[in-house]
Amino acid sequence: MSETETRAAVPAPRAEEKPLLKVEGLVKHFPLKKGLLQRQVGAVKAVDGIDFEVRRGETLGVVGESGCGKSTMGRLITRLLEPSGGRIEFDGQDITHLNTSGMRPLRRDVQMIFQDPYGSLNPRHTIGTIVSAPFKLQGVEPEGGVKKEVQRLLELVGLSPEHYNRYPHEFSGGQRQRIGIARALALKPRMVVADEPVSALDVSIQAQVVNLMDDLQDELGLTYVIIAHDLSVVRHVSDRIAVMYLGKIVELADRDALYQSPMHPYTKALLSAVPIPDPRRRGAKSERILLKGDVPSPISPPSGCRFHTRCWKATEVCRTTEPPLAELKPGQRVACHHPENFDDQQPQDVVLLAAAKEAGELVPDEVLAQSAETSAAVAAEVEAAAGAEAVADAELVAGAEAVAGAEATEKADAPAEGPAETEVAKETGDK
Ligand SMILES: Nc1ncnc2c1ncn2[C@@H]1O[C@H](COP(=O)(O)OP(=O)(O)OP(=O)(O)O)[C@@H](O)[C@H]1O
Repeated sequence: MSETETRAAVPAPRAEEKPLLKVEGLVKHFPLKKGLLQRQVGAVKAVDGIDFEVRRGETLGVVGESGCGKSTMGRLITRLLEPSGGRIEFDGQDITHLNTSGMRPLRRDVQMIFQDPYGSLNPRHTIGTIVSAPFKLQGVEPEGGVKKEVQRLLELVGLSPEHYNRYPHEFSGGQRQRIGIARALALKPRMVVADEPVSALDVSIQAQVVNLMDDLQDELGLTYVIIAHDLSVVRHVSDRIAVMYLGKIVELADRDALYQSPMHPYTKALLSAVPIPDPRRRGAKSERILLKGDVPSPISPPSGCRFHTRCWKATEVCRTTEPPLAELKPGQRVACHHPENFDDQQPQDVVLLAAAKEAGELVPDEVLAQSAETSAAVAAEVEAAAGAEAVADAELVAGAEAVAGAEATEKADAPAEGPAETEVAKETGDK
């Protein structure tokens, strides 16, 4: 299907209620400075042009591997960080560059729950002091007084009001996260951004905290943005899920659509990494895709589609042209030239890149042969190779034709990895 045809297939936007949060072209580049004069020598492109909306009362899950910019995105939309570009609108108001006083009312409406329940609570303060801090900061006097309200909040999150005078060290990780939640809810926010809220907790406790957040959402009509590094946590609570890769959103879809028919190969790889309790999808267990290597450095992300250096479907167009985040199915947006479960967007471009050849080796033959979910491009390769069991071979053969040239360009193109990241951390000392 041509690009024009693809666009034509996209239905007109539905006339829905205005979103609570609207993000357009959001960018955060952390400058990379060197030497005595601290000259800027580059930038960490942590968030590099993302668009999404958060609807009222929904939970938007944001997933992606470590370093892909999720936390930075969370801190941008809560305006704990100043964006380098783009626009953030909260309830119709442009909050992109609001100053401290302009932000004051927003601080009540938007709260954040942090990952580390140990580090985020001041060990020298009592629980009462911690949970009542937002009232003091905002100069708010709740009905019945601060102490009574804090005790109500403690009860709301499943703790005892008697915990008021205790200290954080007297609590378990799960209880501390409940305290963090109570603090976040103190000012009756409308939106809560939770950055890996349960990943520091034991698995048995994770479910309790997730359920608590779910119950509180129903009770208080909250809107959530929940950030997680894999899909196992967000799958149970999200209405929609945004998948991030190297500072970009690569897929954004309703939860069920994303689980049942992921369209971006990266989403598929993330999904294949989580155990599947759903018996209907148990057969899909064999589709385990192991992504090779780490996420490339956000200082010099790969050209074209940023995922092309790790994608088993990558062709020349992926290296040269960045795919737009297009709504290929109603409510499902994906940035991929060769999406899964949909018509290939660049069917003429079939010669695999060298990187794809390597990644392809990790996908078992029988998966490609049996799976009705593989893309039209791979299916064409299968037919050409005359035999389902030869799928991987066919890929290798097709790839081999172009390997000599492509490999050379690939390598020249490959971004600096690991060490560059370490350098950034040292440079900024901020993470
Ligand atoms: N203050 C900063 N200065 C410089 N670089 C930063 C800063 N904060 C984040 N980064 C870099 O931006 C990139 C994205 O980081 P971010 O924490 O947003 O990713 P993440 O997906 O949330 O990862 P994690 O799950 O590990 O926190 C990383 O390369 C990180 O090193």
